[in-house]
Amino acid sequence: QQRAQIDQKVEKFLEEKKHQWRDLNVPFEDGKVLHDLIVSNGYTSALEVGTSTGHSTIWIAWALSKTGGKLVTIEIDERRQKQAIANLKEVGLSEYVDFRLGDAHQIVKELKGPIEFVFLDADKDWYSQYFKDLDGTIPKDGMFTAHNVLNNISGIREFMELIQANPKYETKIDRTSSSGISISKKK
Ligand SMILES: C[S@@+](CC[C@H](N)C(=O)[O-])C[C@H]1O[C@@H](n2cnc3c(N)ncnc32)[C@H](O)[C@@H]1O
Repeated sequence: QQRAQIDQKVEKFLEEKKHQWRDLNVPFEDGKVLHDLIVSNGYTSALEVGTSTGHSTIWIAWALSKTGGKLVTIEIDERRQKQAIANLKEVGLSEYVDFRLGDAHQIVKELKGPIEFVFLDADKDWYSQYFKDLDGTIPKDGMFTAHNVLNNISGIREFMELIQANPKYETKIDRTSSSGISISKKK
């Protein structure tokens, strides 16, 4: 498929579905933030924790289709993962995604690096532990991002304190949506 054809198909899908996501999915504008971070930094290896039905997965996979990369995405709920697999197929981006079904608490510990871009969007009270488990897989100039950091949810505060105090990372918060995305770049 030609670049322009892929882009046209993805854009149409994302636009049509914009207000139809019902499974805790990220808002459209946050998906775009993730996409732009990957493209502008040229990342080729990515991990997503919390696929749900695949809205952010599509944005990340679309970015990786431009950089020539691949995404591993983890989901514990089989129904949601099935829908995500169908969505990625429909939009034509399946080849950029490795779907893993199961508990991310275990799966992340088994992953081999380097992972240049991480996006956390699953159980917030495990964010700190995901960071501890994944830190070693992230290379210099790699990025660790997390969703809902502006929300008052258990685990978020602890995670933000942990990563902001880490001298290996420079952290800022994207406030495009009210959820907020923490963006920590490894020095
Ligand atoms: C906020 S939703 C993800 C939304 C998705 N990123 C999107 O934009 O479409 C969080 C997902 O994480 C999953 N989840 C929660 N705990 C998990 C765990 N321990 N391992 C794997 N997935 C988990 C939930 O089943 C849920 O579908």
